[in-house]
Amino acid sequence: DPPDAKVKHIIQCIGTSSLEKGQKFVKEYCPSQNPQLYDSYEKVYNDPNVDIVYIGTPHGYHYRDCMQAIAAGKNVLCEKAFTLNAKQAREIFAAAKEKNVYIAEAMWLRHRPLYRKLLELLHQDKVIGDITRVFADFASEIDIPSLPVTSRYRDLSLGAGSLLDLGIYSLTWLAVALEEKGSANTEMPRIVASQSQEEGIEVATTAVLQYPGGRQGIATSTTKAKGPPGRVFVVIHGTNGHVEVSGDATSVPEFFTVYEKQERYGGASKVFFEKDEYEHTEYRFPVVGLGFVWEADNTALDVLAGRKESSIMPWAATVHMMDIMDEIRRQGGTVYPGE
Ligand SMILES: NC(=O)C1=CN([C@@H]2O[C@H](COP(=O)(O)OP(=O)(O)OC[C@H]3O[C@@H](n4cnc5c(N)ncnc54)[C@H](OP(=O)(O)O)[C@@H]3O)[C@@H](O)[C@H]2O)C=CC1
Ligand SMILES: O=C1OC[C@@H](O)[C@H](O)[C@H]1O
Repeated sequence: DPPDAKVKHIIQCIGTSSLEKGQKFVKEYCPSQNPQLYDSYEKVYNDPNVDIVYIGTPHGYHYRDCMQAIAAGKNVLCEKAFTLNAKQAREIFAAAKEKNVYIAEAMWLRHRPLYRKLLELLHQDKVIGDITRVFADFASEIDIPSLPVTSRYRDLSLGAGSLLDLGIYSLTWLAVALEEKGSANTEMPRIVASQSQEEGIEVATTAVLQYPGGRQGIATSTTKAKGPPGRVFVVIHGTNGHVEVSGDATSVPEFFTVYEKQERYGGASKVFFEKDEYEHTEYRFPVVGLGFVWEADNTALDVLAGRKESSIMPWAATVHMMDIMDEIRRQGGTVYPGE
C-alpha cells in the first residue's frame, strides 16, 4: 500500500497447488499480512471472508477459474488476457450477470495515471489535433524451447503465444488513441493481420487496424527479440503533432512526450525532425511498486460502491478486445485446443 492508497487491501487468503510454494510467496511478497494458505482454489472461493478473488493463473485457466469463482458467488478480478477467445468471455459475463457479481479484466495498463492522463490530453484537450496513425510494439525475448512443456509460454492449452500475452498491450495503446475514450467502443475496425509460428507456438504478430475516417494503427508483438535500443514503445501521430510513450516495458510506461506542431515543424524538406530542436512537454509518472496498486484501488472502490462492472475496463471493452484478437488469430492461423 503506498501512502496515498485509497483503500486498505487485505490479502485474506491464497489458493495454490503447493502449500510450500504458497509459504515462499507469502514470505517474499506479503509477510506482514499473514494470509490463510489453502491447497486449492475452491477453498478461496468458499471462504466467507473473501470480498473479491484475484485470478492470476495462465490464460487457459481463466475461463475455468472465473466460472468456479462466480458459481460460488464471488466478485472477481481476472488477469489479462481475460480468456482464450471472445466466446469464453461472453459466457463468463453472462454467468456474472446471472449471479449478480462484479467481474473485470485486470488490464493494469488502463488503470495507470499515465494512461488516464494521456486519454484526457488526446481526446478532451486534443493536444495533437485529430489522431491519424499509431504504432505500438511489445517485443520481449523469451527462450521458449528452453522452458518446461508445462510453461504458459509453451503450452497451447494455456494460451501460449505473443498476442494474448504481449500484443494485447500494443492493441490497448491503439485503443487509447484510436477508440473514443479508449474503451468500450465496440465498433470493429478493419483488420489485416499476420502471425508467425515456431514449433506450433505463435512467436510474432503484426496487425493493422483501420478505423472510420482512415485512422490506422499497427500493433506488433514478439517473443523472439527485444525491441530496438531506447525506451519508446508507442508513437502516436496527429494532425497537430506527435506523442511518444516510453518506459521499462510496453506494459510499464513511465513518461510520455508531446511534440506540438510548431512553425518549423515539417517545414524543412526532411522526412524527419531532430527532437531536440523542437519544444516538447514531458509528462512523468513514477511507477509505484510494479504498478498494480491503481488497479487494486479502483477495483476495490468499484466493489465497495456496489458496481458490477469497472468503468475503466467494462465488459464491452474486454469482449471487443477478444473479438479483435480472435480475428487476428483467424487470419494468422493460431488456434487453441478445443476451438
Ligand atoms: N508476469 C507478469 O509480469 C504479468 C502477468 N500477467 C498475467 O497474469 C497471469 C499469470 O501470469 P504469470 O504469473 O506470469 O504465470 P505463471 O506461469 O507464473 O502462473 C501463475 C500461477 O498459476 C498456476 N499455474 C501455472 N502454470 C500452471 C499449470 N501448467 N498448471 C496449473 N497451474 C499453473 C501456478 O499457481 P499454483 O501452482 O500456486 O496454484 C502459478 O504460480 C497471466 O494471465 C498473465 O498474462 C499480468 C501482468 C503482469
Ligand atoms: O506485463 C507483462 O510483461 C511480461 C509478460 O510476460 C506479462 O504477461 C505481461 O503482462
